[in-house]
Amino acid sequence: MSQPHNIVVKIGSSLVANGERLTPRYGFMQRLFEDIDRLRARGINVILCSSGAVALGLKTVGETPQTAGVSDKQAAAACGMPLLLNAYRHIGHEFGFEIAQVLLTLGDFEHHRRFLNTRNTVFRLIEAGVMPIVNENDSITTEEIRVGDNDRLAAKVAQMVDAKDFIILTEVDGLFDRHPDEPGAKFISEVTDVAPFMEATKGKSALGTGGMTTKLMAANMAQEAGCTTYIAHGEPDNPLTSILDGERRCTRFIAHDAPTSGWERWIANRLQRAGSIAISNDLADALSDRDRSIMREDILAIDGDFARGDVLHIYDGENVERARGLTDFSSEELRVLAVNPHLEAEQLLGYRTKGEVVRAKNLVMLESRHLLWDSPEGVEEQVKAAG
Ligand SMILES: Nc1ncnc2c1ncn2[C@@H]1O[C@H](COP(=O)(O)OP(=O)(O)O)[C@@H](O)[C@H]1O
Ligand SMILES: N[C@@H](CCC(=O)OP(=O)(O)O)C(=O)O
Repeated sequence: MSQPHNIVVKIGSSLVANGERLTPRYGFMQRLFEDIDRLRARGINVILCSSGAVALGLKTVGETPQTAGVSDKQAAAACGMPLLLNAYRHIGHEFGFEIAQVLLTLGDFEHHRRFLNTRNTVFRLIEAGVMPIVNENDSITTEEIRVGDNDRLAAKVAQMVDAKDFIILTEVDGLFDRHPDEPGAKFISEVTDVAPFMEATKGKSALGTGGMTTKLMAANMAQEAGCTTYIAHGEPDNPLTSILDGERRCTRFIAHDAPTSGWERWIANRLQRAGSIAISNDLADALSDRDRSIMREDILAIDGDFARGDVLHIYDGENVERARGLTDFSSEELRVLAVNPHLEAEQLLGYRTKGEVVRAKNLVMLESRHLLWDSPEGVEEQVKAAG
């Protein structure tokens, strides 16, 4: 059986909400759904990730984008979410299909079991011909447990459903080599490696959250998952098919080849760092042969409070991130093992273990075009002290 063709479409707030009146932009939604209907007729499953709940709910709580604080936005999201979904539902009915709401938070992506559970729900909706509309559950999320922007949230959904294409619709034509309002800004039509452009992405629109920075991070995650990503303006007619059919200007991010397994993609693409360890450069080089686990005696530094089963960011002796992997020990256990190198692990922890911190099958080496995370100060200091 051939692979289903899934695409994830992310819609920015300024497309669904009028910037001054903070009311729904029905005309845009209509044009979008007309085009989604075209894609559905081609046998393509669309998963929508729509922002706009906060913007549409601000008036109800007596706030504006300029005055609203965190709790105002959380309350606004609760007011705006039904307005947004109701608008989509009515328009969906005009085209003869149903929509469903899927509200997620960070843990639904970062914990593997919850990730798989969410995936099953999304697949079941698609099977029933219902279009999932995903958003973050802003009303209940605090800083520590939120993704914080729908660009990366949508990229995780793209990875989750093995999307072939990921389209980010916004209020600019795509990526420029500097802020588009700056004189001489040059349009970038194709990107393989996002890293050189990260510096050129400061600023965002009045209703936007993450600006171009989170869009590039999102594009990189999707590229890593073997998914072609597009950033484009949302206003033109046929906003989606015109991109997929190559008929208009947009920035295309080429999918990296040889997509890894779902398990490896889940390990490699993180929204939050649970913890970090450092190992020697020699070991980091040797890990590439895929059979080598990281043992307790290999650890040069430990940072963060993490639990068994969390994904660690793994740095070499020069503080360059080289790999990510699932830990078999909590940070507390690992620190006990580290300060008592001459005692058996069983004696220290009370259970039998081979002392494998990250097993080879739970380890993913990162390529240089993967967006690497800077090493936390805690790791740098410990490596410096050790060396
Ligand atoms: N290098 C860049 N290229 C394009 N846009 C950029 C760049 N740097 C910053 N931006 C800003 O990013 C904005 C889009 O992000 P954002 O406001 O978050 O939109 P959305 O609400 O659609 O997510 C653009 O309006 C633009 O002002
Ligand atoms: N979850 C929020 C949107 C967060 C967000 O990323 O906004 P945007 O940058 O406009 O895509 C909402 O529904 O208002």
